[in-house]
Amino acid sequence: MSDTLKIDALKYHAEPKPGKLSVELTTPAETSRHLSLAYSPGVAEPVRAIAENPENAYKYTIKGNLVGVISNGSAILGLGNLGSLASKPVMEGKALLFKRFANIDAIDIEVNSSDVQEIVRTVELIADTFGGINLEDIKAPECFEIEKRLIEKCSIPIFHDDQHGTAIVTVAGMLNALEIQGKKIEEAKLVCLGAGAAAISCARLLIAAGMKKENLVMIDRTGVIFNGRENVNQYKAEFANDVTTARTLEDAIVGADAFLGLSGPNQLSAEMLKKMADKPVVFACSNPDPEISPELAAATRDDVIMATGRSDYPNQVNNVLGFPFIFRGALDVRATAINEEMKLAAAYAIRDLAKEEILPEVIEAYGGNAFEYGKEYIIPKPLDPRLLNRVGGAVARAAVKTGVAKVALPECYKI
Ligand SMILES: NC(=O)C1=CN([C@@H]2O[C@H](COP(=O)(O)OP(=O)(O)OC[C@H]3O[C@@H](n4cnc5c(N)ncnc54)[C@H](OP(=O)(O)O)[C@@H]3O)[C@@H](O)[C@H]2O)C=CC1
Ligand SMILES: CC(=O)C(=O)O
Ligand SMILES: [Mg+2]
Repeated sequence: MSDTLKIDALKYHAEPKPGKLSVELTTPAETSRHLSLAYSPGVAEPVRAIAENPENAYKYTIKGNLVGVISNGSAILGLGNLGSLASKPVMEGKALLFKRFANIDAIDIEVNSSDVQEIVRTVELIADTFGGINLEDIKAPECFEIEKRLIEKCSIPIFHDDQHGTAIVTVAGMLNALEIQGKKIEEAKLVCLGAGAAAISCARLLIAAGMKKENLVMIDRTGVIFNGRENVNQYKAEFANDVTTARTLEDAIVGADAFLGLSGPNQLSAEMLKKMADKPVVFACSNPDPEISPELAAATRDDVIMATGRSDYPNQVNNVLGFPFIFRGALDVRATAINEEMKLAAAYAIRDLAKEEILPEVIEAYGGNAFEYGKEYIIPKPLDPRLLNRVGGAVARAAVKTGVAKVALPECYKI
């Protein structure tokens, strides 16, 4: 990151007021009559209505459009375990994105604990406040257990964004990138660097979208994951590869069609990139610093499709393209969960939108130079206003179809 960007980023967070969010009123509070309605005595009426039927909370409170963005700061972007308070700018950032892209009110909650039981209990006790919960930047393997237990305990969508948001967007981008390179997902060989929250979920969804498990080699800090290796937890074991004899990234990358980085900065060297198959796909998704810089990748070979998690390069493969719109669809049908069908529907909606004509306002927002579906544009831009209805609609329809919606499909999503 340049020094100017660092300085500007601090200034952006400090001014005009510290942070990126505030609370606004939606009803008038100017007269004694207003106060009698908003507070005592009037407020007693919605209280009674909700006590009688909890579903009335959706009618009389903000619940149905409110998402809790919850983190313990144990895996903040690719910066590691820097604690709950340090995660606050990212969580406020997620709330900003929820509001900006999907008009969802979101509030960040930082939980100062690394204990699974304690985090589950904390979230469980406050879950009624929200229409949905977005878990964020909680490291593997704890994140898997936390999410699983909360799904069992809560009747609102619980969605660990680093797992599922990332997986949905990665599948969308990977399907398009492979297609542009003239490759099929069913035949593509992929090396996944990282075996944490994002990597495990991406691997699962890539397989659900057609990738062969035996064509996927997953690598953690120890090396390639295979059966019988030391230090392999149950989640990594799901992706143990016994076909490959490779034991390091350097070996595994030879002839690979695709690289998916969900690990940390500067792990893929130019030498390694040179050893990939013709027309490779490189998703270096670690934030803020990718596994290989786009500059180095472009200087190394000209047949590569390159994506990062960042906003300042082409092809941003980042869960920002997913979570606001996925929650929009889920909240609009009062879904009780975000299931596999909803995730795949979201991925396919994002994939398909990239192939449509690009709106002039999107071109304008990204500097004014026209672009089209191809190597430098494999996935829609987050500022594409069509994402809201396309992804939200796909998710809502899948929720209705799979029986997890509590209310009927809104007119705006009918096709
Ligand atoms: N673009 C996007 O939308 C997203 C990007 N990410 C990025 O993915 C990365 C991981 O995030 P997340 O899954 O949430 O974190 P986790 O802490 O759950 O997982 C991190 C994983 O990365 C592995 N890892 C770290 N350094 C290396 C290395 N040098 N070589 C091999 N493996 C390594 C760890 O290995 P081990 O298991 O051995 O410790 C672990 O498996 C971050 O950089 C994050 O920014 C995450 C979510 C979304
Ligand atoms: C984008 C994101 O969620 C991450 O890097 O953790
Ligand atoms: Mg994250």
